[in-house]
Amino acid sequence: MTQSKFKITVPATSANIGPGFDVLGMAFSLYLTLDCERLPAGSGLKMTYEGEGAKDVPLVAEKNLITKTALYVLSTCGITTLPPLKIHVTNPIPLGRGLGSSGSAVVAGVLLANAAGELNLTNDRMLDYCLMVERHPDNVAPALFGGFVASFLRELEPEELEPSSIPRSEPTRNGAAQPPTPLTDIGHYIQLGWAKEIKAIAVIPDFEVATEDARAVLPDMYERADVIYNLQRIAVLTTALSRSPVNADLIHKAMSDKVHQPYRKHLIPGMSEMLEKITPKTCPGVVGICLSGAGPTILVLATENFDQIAAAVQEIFSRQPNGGIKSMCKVLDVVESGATTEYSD
Ligand SMILES: Nc1ncnc2c1ncn2[C@@H]1O[C@H](COP(=O)(O)OP(=O)(O)OP(=O)(O)O)[C@@H](O)[C@H]1O
Ligand SMILES: N[C@@H](CCO)C(=O)O
Repeated sequence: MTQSKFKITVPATSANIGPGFDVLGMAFSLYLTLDCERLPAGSGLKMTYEGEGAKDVPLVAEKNLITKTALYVLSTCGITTLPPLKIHVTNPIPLGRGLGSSGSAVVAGVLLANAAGELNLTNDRMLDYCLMVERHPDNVAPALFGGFVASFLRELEPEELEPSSIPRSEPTRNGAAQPPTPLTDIGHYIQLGWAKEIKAIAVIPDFEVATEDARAVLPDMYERADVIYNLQRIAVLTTALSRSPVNADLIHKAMSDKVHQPYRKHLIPGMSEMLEKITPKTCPGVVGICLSGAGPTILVLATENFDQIAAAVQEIFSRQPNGGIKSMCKVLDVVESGATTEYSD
């Protein structure tokens, strides 16, 4: 029986975690929610929105990232419009700050299509759809499945890469016309262990860095030594983060990166100083520090002294040139559960 109300809940995420560029990500106790109610035939879509992005996010089905993702998924199943729905979005995830807002919106869109169109998609199929829209798996895999997750994509053929009919979470720089063919078996992932005493401190400055811009500053080619540097650390880091008692010194060293952070540092004033000065020795409780996703949020993993550690990061933001940078801080848990759809009535 079709149920008239359902609620979609999707966690925020942090991607990369130092050396795991485009590979590692984790889900946080901060949730995008969609309260949905089916409406009588002919009623159309009634969408309301509160929270982060409320002033800017479009509420038109074809323009909003959540609903246009849902429309894309439905279209591949031969359904051309969203069924009549009332959707109330509550979003506490700041946009364009490196906390996976777009990944969570894309996951919400795929779950919305699945529930509204009664598609009965498997988890793996939902991941494929998410990856058609947001091509880096390190946000969407933890948002969908929860926990601390490693993931990779199968290599896509050039003609599969830029179908212009697929909505993208970032504006495409080029785009050839392609039909919205749902590719299969794109994403592969595994949930990793996580030492529960480690929490995440997100220090969120009051400016945005679009992922597209933060990717545009990265080189096309890397030195072998830099690739090895990251591979060595990511292999150690994934296991070190699962072990109790926590080896803060090892994790802190293993969270160093030469693939993305050095190229992005000019986009985030103060980041180099934070990475250098906020260590387990200088700030007891610190386990590791990195740029969250494409930034500008700074992610500190820690076991205690959360307020003092956050204050130390905020202090560095506050004394940047031209009046300093304001920031806010959230102390978050890494959560085991990913996105859910709960039905009622
Ligand atoms: N709840 C939402 N509803 C609609 N659109 C959203 C929502 N959240 C994010 N977006 C879209 O995604 C864009 C931000 O995506 P972007 O990839 O630049 O940042 P991010 O996902 O927050 O950061 P990162 O990928 O580094 O973690 C917003 O400008 C908006 O267009
Ligand atoms: N791995 C991605 C995450 C942002 O979506 C990046 O750092 O560009």
